[in-house]
Amino acid sequence: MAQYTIVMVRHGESEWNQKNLFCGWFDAKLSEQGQQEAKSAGVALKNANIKFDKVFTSVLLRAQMTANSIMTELGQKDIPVEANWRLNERHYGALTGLNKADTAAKYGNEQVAIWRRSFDVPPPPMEKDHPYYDNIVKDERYAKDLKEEEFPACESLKLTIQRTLPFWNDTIVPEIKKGSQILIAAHGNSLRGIVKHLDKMSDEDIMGLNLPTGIPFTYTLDADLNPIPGGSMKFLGDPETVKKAMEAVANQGKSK
Ligand SMILES: O=C(O)[C@@H](COP(=O)(O)O)OP(=O)(O)O
Repeated sequence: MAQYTIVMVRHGESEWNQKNLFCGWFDAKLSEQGQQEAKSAGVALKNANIKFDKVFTSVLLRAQMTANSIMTELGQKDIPVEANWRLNERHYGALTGLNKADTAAKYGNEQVAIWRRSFDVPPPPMEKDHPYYDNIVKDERYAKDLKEEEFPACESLKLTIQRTLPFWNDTIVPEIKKGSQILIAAHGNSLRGIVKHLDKMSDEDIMGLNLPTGIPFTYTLDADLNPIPGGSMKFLGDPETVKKAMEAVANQGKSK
């Protein structure tokens, strides 16, 4: 029976992750540490003898830089890369550009935890006078897919999944079933959506999952794309390092 191993990776630390700012659809670049993490992700994949036929990524630079760095390490700079807005990070609405710890100090840790991790409570919407509204909505890279009125103003994880899953089902799944070895280089929350779908996690259980930056993980799936026993989320990294990195992500939304 057919079995498929796919690899996913959240991009390396971005300049806005480093400053602890809500980023969403703002196009922050990788920080120096993030570039190093992306390189290490490539080395880990090389050491695991993994090669790819196709890469899926978002429209955002931090995910694309990570994919490029991995392909460079693997000596596979020429493989096809498909970038789609449906793999973008969730849209953080009015919170975009705010410091996460400062926002927690102002509104409380609990409110920020709801905005960051609840399944279906979106953050407040980004209005037209938001400092980053034009920067996002007037970005030419969206011109062929989204009219101004079609841009999200904010997204919960539920809404993020609603626009990510059609791309998973219509584009990524057929590629996997063709037998292509695929990499998805994307974001904390677009990947949490795919993981929730694959593992059939409840709305409550997904709240506790925080993905670390720059550490690839594999899923081994059966012919129906269900994880085989023991085939869910295996990080290519030392378990203690992964645990600490996940805790650090969870703590980003707590007041100092
Ligand atoms: O938008 C952001 O700030 C982070 C995720 O933030 P949290 O949901 O973890 O606060 O997205 P990413 O760095 O993966 O693109």
